[in-house]
Amino acid sequence: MKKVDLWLIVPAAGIGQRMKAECPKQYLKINNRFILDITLSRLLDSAPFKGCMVPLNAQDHWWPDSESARDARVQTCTGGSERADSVLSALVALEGLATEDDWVLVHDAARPCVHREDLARLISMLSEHPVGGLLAAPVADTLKLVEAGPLPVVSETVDRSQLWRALTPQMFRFGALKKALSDCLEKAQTVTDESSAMEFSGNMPVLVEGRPDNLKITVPSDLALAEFILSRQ
Ligand SMILES: Nc1ccn([C@@H]2O[C@H](COP(=O)(O)OP(=O)(O)OP(=O)(O)O)[C@@H](O)[C@H]2O)c(=O)n1
Ligand SMILES: C[C@](O)(CO)[C@H](O)COP(=O)(O)O
Repeated sequence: MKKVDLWLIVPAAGIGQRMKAECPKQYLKINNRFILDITLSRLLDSAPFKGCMVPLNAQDHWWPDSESARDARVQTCTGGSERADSVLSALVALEGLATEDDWVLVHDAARPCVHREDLARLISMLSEHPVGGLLAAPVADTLKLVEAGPLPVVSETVDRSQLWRALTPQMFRFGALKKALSDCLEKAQTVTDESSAMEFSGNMPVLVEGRPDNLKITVPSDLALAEFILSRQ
């Protein structure tokens, strides 16, 4: 297989407000390991990345106690106020190291259940693609459009036949992704993932079907679910 030049960015500068925990959720523990360490080790042990950049919150004082702080493959930078700002900070930190055409995989620190087979499929399916893409899963629930009010009510049921949930990693070329994110942030265009920045730049990223158990730990009940998923892998 042709050699693929890959970099990894794992945004870990969030504060986990929805988790309502005593620390940012990436520093909660499963089997006595930081979630961030589980995520980083699963990715770094699954593919030959040229390097890994982890944007951290400027107030982060947990990092020095992580396993990853002692991993020579991992560098850190300071993240920003939104996820997109953190990812852009990491891209800027990789300037001079990554070439314009190198691939960058961006994966949420809060998704420790990512499966090595999904990662391998994403890389093999996209490594020759002109744009790149992302892991995603078809929506399995009936979706309702809400009308806000004292009690949220259904305004309509949405056709889900062409709706997928975006997961991570998301995989794009270094130069194209840095420009797309910079352009969006300059235009104050809200983007919640790398794909939407690439879409605003006129691209159509590829959707690579991934396991639906690639859970993003977001609310308190997700922690036990993630622990169960990891125990089964
Ligand atoms: N300014 C930010 C916000 C989020 N993230 C990271 O992006 C990932 C997905 O974001 P999310 O699940 O929203 O995490 P939080 O922003 O921490 O959660 P919340 O919205 O509940 O505060 C997480 O790994 C988080 O650490 C980041 O690097 N920089
Ligand atoms: C990137 C992402 O995980 C794809 O679904 C999602 O957009 C992150 O959103 P969040 O609000 O930052 O958790």
